[in-house]
Amino acid sequence: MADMRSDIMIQARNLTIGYRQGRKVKKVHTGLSFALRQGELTCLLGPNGAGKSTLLRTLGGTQAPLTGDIFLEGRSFTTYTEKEISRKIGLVLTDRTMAGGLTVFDLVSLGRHPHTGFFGRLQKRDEEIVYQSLDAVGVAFKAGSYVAELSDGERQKVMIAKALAQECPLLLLDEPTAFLDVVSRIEMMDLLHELAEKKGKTVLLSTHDLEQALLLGDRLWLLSRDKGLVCGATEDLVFSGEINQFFARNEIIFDRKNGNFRPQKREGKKITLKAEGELFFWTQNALTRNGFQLEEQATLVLEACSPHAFRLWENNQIKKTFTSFEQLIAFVKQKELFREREDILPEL
Ligand SMILES: Nc1ncnc2c1ncn2[C@@H]1O[C@H](COP(=O)(O)OP(=O)(O)OP(=O)(O)O)[C@@H](O)[C@H]1O
Repeated sequence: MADMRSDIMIQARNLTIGYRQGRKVKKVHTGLSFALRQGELTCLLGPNGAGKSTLLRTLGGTQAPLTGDIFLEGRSFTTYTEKEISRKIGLVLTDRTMAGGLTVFDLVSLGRHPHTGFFGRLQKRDEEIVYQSLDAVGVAFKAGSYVAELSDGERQKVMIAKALAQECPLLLLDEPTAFLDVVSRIEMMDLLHELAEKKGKTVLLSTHDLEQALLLGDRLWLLSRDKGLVCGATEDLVFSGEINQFFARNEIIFDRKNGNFRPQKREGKKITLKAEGELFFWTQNALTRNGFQLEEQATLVLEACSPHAFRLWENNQIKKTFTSFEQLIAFVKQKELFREREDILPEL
């Protein structure tokens, strides 16, 4: 039975998703249970082939589940008409659009059809919404261009604008930031989070961008072939160790303090780093990249006072000073010397 909690937008219990190929059935996942709440941005993460697109298409109603039912606002999916679904769910998939011959404005206008009817004329209000949607994703200046003439990133933004113009309470997006440049990626995630937070929309998107997901995802869904679906509030998954287990490989570890992954160098020269805040972060970055391992009480101590003042101590004596990261890195790059003569520092 569906959970009747009013803030649950979409819910499934014991869902099997996959493909029917003639008589054969290819199950991608079985026993999936989850709920998406209103006003939250959920990020779906998982390796290639994990089943993210399959799950999004199933939730979007373009692919039927193999078994199990989905409840949309407490009502079984199977009782909805196509038109009703198009008013509830804005679905943005990664498939290349076939709409190359349409202008951007016309394509985004299609997003209004659930409200106007397919042959329905756009009213002034609809046109405003189309422009607002284009503006929200930063491509209003392309309104008159043909879709075929857009760059990959511009086309992606336009497809998202179409879903925004649809004005649905639930947005499902398959890798919406895949083609976007760094700044656009952050802007897009921020926009989607704002839609959830300020307009109460429910947003589920798949992404390979863990950094953005950790920053802006209220909830993470970790999907893998062997473990199925693990759901939780982002920070809970960080502290439970799920994030680490999910992504970590032998030589890659999740650095909980900084929220990122880094290669783990096991046999590095040990060094104690004395620094504060961002200086600590970036000095650590330079040291670990160059094969050092940070330790509390090493004989070698690097004191970072500013990005222009570093002191390297050994046995309580200053051995070397540096006035830039470049100098520091040039020195520590001689790690072969460090290794061969464990007790002696190289002279520059
Ligand atoms: N049309 C299809 N028919 C049969 N199997 C398919 C079809 N589409 C995808 N699959 C299979 O379903 C599995 C999950 O694919 P899916 O595209 O959902 O993964 P994904 O997590 O979105 O991957 P990616 O990160 O690479 O986009 C894969 O094994 C894939 O081969």
